[in-house]
Amino acid sequence: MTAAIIDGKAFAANLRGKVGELAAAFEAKAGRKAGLAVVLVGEDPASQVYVRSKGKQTVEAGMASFEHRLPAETAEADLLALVEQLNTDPAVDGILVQLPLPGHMDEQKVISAINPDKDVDGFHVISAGRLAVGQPGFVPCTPLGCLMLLKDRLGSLSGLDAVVIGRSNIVGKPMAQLLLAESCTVTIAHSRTKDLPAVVRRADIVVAAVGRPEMVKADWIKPGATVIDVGINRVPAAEEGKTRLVGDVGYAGVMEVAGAVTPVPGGVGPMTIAVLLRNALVAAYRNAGLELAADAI
Ligand SMILES: Nc1nc2c(c(=O)[nH]1)N[C@@H](CN(C=O)c1ccc(C(=O)N[C@@H](CCC(=O)O)C(=O)O)cc1)CN2
Repeated sequence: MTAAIIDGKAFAANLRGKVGELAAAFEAKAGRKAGLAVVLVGEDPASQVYVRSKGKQTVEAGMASFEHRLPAETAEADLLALVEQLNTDPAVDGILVQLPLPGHMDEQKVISAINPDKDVDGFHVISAGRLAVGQPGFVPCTPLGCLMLLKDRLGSLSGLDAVVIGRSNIVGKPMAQLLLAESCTVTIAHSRTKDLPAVVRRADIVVAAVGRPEMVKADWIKPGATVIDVGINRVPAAEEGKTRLVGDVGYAGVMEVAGAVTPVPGGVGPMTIAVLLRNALVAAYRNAGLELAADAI
């Protein structure tokens, strides 16, 4: 059996289209564009690419993009002052500080400085708490994107066994909370999990978010399972001096066993920015006191 390929790139394009329609409706009602501010500190090459894409896609969706680029040696206090300025700017509905931050900065302190009503990354401890208890708030973009792909593929997830490999605050933990809220039986596996292959083999849904190239093997997968690969690992390519992207899942082998798999690139990655735009739009409606139907997007 060859698994179906879950086309995250196409799903993300469709989601961005819906955001665009609702952004136009927002502008007509509010008399201003929904606004997203993105802050980049330093020159990390991958972060520069992501931030550029975020700005471009924000504008393409009909929203206002406010980009702030600060040098790597910026003092933490200056970054906190910028966040505070964005917190009080009525044109800014969502604030995102691109991670990772330079080593001299305390990421948690910076995230905590963002007004939770503008926390479109969903990384603030208040957003995490709201997700944990099922209150409306912002959910981190990558796990929410994974959930959208899963629901599109499987419909109801109720009663399914889900294994999330990885326990980070930005993917593993929120992913587990989202799956629990869909009534899955959820296991969070990690580097200390005993007999990881046996744990993963029980799963109807596998979400791999460990950052280890091609760690999940074909014989770990229950036949027909749905496999979501969050990993984005750059490894040496066959051609001297070149690199290629691989996920946390051994794609070719897993394709022979699973029911459906997200590719890397073109799976979860594009969903991250599409969901960010979705969150920014939801923030705009909330901040303007405008109604947005729960199932609108
Ligand atoms: N503040 C945040 N920082 C970071 C986040 C985040 O959600 N918020 N996530 C990642 C990086 N990221 C967005 O910021 C991101 C990662 C990957 C992609 C993507 O589209 N990937 C492509 C491949 C791109 C490539 O060729 O390198 C894919 O998988 O198809 C988009 C956004 C860390 N920081």
